[in-house]
Amino acid sequence: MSDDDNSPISARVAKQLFADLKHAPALVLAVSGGPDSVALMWLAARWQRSLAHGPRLVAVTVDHGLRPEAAREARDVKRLATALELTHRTMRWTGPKPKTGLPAAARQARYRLLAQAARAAGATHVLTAHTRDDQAETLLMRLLRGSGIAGLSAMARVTEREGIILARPLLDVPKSQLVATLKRAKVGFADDPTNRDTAFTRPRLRALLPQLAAEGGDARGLARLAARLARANAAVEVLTDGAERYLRLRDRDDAPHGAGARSFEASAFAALPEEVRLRLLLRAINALGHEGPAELGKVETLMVALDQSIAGSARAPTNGRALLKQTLAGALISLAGGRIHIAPAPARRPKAGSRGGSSGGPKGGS
Ligand SMILES: Nc1ncnc2c1ncn2[C@@H]1O[C@H](COP(=O)(O)OP(=O)(O)OP(=O)(O)O)[C@@H](O)[C@H]1O
Repeated sequence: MSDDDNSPISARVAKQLFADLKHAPALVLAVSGGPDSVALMWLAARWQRSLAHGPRLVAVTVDHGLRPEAAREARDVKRLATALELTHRTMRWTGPKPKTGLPAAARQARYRLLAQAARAAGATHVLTAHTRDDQAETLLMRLLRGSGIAGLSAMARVTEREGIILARPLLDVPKSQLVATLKRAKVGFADDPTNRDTAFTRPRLRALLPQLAAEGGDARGLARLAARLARANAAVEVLTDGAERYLRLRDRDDAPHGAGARSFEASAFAALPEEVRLRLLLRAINALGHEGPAELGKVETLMVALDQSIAGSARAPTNGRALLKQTLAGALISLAGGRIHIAPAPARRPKAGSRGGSSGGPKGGS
């Protein structure tokens, strides 16, 4: 990547950015109409024209039904897509809109609709136009929330969602280069005022970035930190894989390993590093629970309770009695007979008439 952050992206550099995608049958380009994604569409179209047998490109715009201008912006994207000889499709979010957590709900709906469009088009990938600046903002947001290493790794270049690969080919590219690319190509784009709406966290943090850059913490440095943490995170994931295998091997054949449950020998589990223990619990709870991903802080609290109970059981015999039994994110975690068991939690009882329902904080521990 050029060190000049205001230079347009050359065809040669674009070829490198999209190199991994050239054998895909079709690609969906997620194009909102803003500068980043319009540049993605323009760059991808130029790249595809340079290939003898490149992937089919389908530009998709999601109209969230939240701003009156959105329909016109989608039509503008369609016009440009047509001029670039690309297919274009507008997907509409028609579901009910929540009063709180609107950006998260809109994002979830958007990815669902993009995956749907990809399946319909026979595309293996959805490409978004996340830039280095977006990466820096994501890191900052998560830093302020106190995320762990996994969260601070920010956005991955490639992830999978609902069987579709989500790729971010512009993740190392500064936004200023995309704007310069469009300027050189004389291509216009939409301005979304929500991006500056300080009612939302991300625009407030975005406004802080120039001050941080003046102190030496620019987007390049923040994105580099995210990449370094992603590297560390990948290493810890490999250690966790190893720990999972080690616990399974110790169990040989005599451990209760139903398909719908996981169980670890408590003393072997307790001897593992804290970060690995935490990830083992997170993996099991997320795989078996039915209430979405568990919050890191809650799993940390659970682990403290487990550690205390395991230490307690080593001091006094328990006669197979459950030392801990608690639900988290729709999973039931218990400690009994020297083993930690994780299984799907039983369905919640209706509120009326239910005493001491099954969800929430620690239930036992004594
Ligand atoms: N309405 C939309 N239609 C199609 N693609 C979109 C739309 N909005 C965003 N995108 C895609 O997602 C990318 C990121 O957009 P933006 O930064 O606004 O998302 P976000 O709300 O911060 O969520 P996230 O970063 O998690 O995707 C855009 O560059 C574009 O590729």
